Amino acid sequence: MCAKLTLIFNRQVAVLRTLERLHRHFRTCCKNDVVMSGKGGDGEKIIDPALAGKRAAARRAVEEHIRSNQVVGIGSGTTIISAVERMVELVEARSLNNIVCIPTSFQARQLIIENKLPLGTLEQYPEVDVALDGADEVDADLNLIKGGGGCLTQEKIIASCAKEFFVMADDRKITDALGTYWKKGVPIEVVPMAYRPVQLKIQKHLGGVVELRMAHKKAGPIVTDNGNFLIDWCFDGTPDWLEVDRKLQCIPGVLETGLFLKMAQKAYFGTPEGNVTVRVPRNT
Ligand SMILES: O=C(CO)[C@H](O)[C@H](O)COP(=O)(O)O
Repeated sequence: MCAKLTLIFNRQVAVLRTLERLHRHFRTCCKNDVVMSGKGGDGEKIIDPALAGKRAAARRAVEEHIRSNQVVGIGSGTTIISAVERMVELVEARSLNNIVCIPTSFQARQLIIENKLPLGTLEQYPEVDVALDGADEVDADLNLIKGGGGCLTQEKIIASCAKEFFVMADDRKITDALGTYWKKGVPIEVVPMAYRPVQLKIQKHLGGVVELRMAHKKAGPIVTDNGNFLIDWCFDGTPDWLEVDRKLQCIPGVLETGLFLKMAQKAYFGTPEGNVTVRVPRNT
């Protein structure tokens, strides 16, 4: 009887240990969904090569540009998560202090709060020292397409208030001409009641195809942090971006475009191996 009980007890202990191991493994995978094949800049294993590149670029941008006593614009998307992670490391190591973070979206705000970084607003700090953000595509003049994550308007406002604006991305996103890599079109935020006429006007005057961006886990369109709709304009050819942006901005109902032209001072591109190249606009 006693031997039988010991056997049952030992089996239960073994099952518990296995469960504990599985739980630990699962937690590590979740925590490090960035940390998967290749190297993330500090020797960790990283599964997704693009995420490894983003992480390396973000860490480098923070190390080169974020200093104590600065007001820092925090972009949106996945790349900024690694930038915030590096900022937290520097704060914990006491190499960075007295910063204020201005979010470009609900997601960025949550990221700042969860990481216990000081949160501020443009109302309190209308002048931003440095803004960091990701991009969907970057050309050789550091013109950007942004807004794949739907946060372009606040991102552009904060970048425009920053003395310096730095972009971080994985190296697939640098191309000679916008639209080569990012095939989903230029995101444009529109006032909901105007989306249909705006869509038709763009197609008529600028060509291409304009789609209303639909939600996946909700019926109907995506609604931005500002309560608006997004349309994505798949354009033809290689337009004169400054002229195109001017025309788009003139259409009543257009709030902002995802064309960030001549705004970035420097861009950091990371490779899956964790190497980073730094670019400045071609004609500077
Ligand atoms: O503009 C954005 C969100 O509106 C993002 O910065 C852009 O989509 C890049 O995202 P990620 O860092 O996830 O690659």
